[in-house]
Amino acid sequence: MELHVRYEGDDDPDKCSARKLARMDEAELHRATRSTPPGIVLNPFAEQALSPADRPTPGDGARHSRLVALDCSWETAEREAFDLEGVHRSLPFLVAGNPVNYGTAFQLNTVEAFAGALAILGERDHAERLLSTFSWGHTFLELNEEPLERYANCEDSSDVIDVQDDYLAEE
Ligand SMILES: C[S@@+](CC[C@H](N)C(=O)[O-])C[C@H]1O[C@@H](n2cnc3c(N)ncnc32)[C@H](O)[C@@H]1O
Repeated sequence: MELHVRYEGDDDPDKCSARKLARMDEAELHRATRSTPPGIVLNPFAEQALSPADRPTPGDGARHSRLVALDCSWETAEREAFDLEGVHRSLPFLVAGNPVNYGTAFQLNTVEAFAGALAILGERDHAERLLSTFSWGHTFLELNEEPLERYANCEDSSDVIDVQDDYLAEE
C-alpha cells in the first residue's frame, strides 16, 4: 500500500518517525490538507475500527490502497485536525513500543500506526520493513504480537472490537 502523511510539523523533527519514513522513500509527506490524497485515514477518533474488511480488493479505487496518517504532536491531535478526505478508521488496542510513549495504549507514533494497520490488513512484510529501520521497531511487534495476529484473522470491524474487549478487560 502507498503511505501518505499529512505533515503538520509541530513535533520534534529529530524524533519524527514520519520524516524518517519520507527520507527512506517509504512515505510521502504533504504539508497541506488539500494536497493530501484521499485514502484510509488513520484517525484515533474514528468510530469504526480498522479490520481486514478494509483490505483493497480488485476494482476498488486507488484511495483504498493508500494509508494516510496525520503527523502532529499529540497535543494538537484533536478531532478537527483529522479533516482529511477518505475512509476514517481507528486502530484497536495496541501498545506503543517507541521510547517517547513506551507502553501507552492507543497513542502510537506514525510508523507504528502504519505498521499496525498494514499487519491488520495482512501486509505483515511491509509492516516489518518499515519498523526494521527504527532501533526500537522490533519492540512494537513483540509487545503486540498476539493482538496483531488476532486482529488480522478477524472478518470485520465488530470482530476486531470483540478481540479488543479481551485486552481491555485485562487492563
Ligand atoms: C499524533 S501523530 C504523532 C506522531 C509522532 N510525532 C511521530 O514522530 O511519529 C501519530 C498519528 O498516527 C496515527 N495513529 C496513532 N494512533 C492511532 C490510533 N489509535 N488509531 C488511529 N490512528 C492512530 C494517527 O494518524 C496519528 O495522528
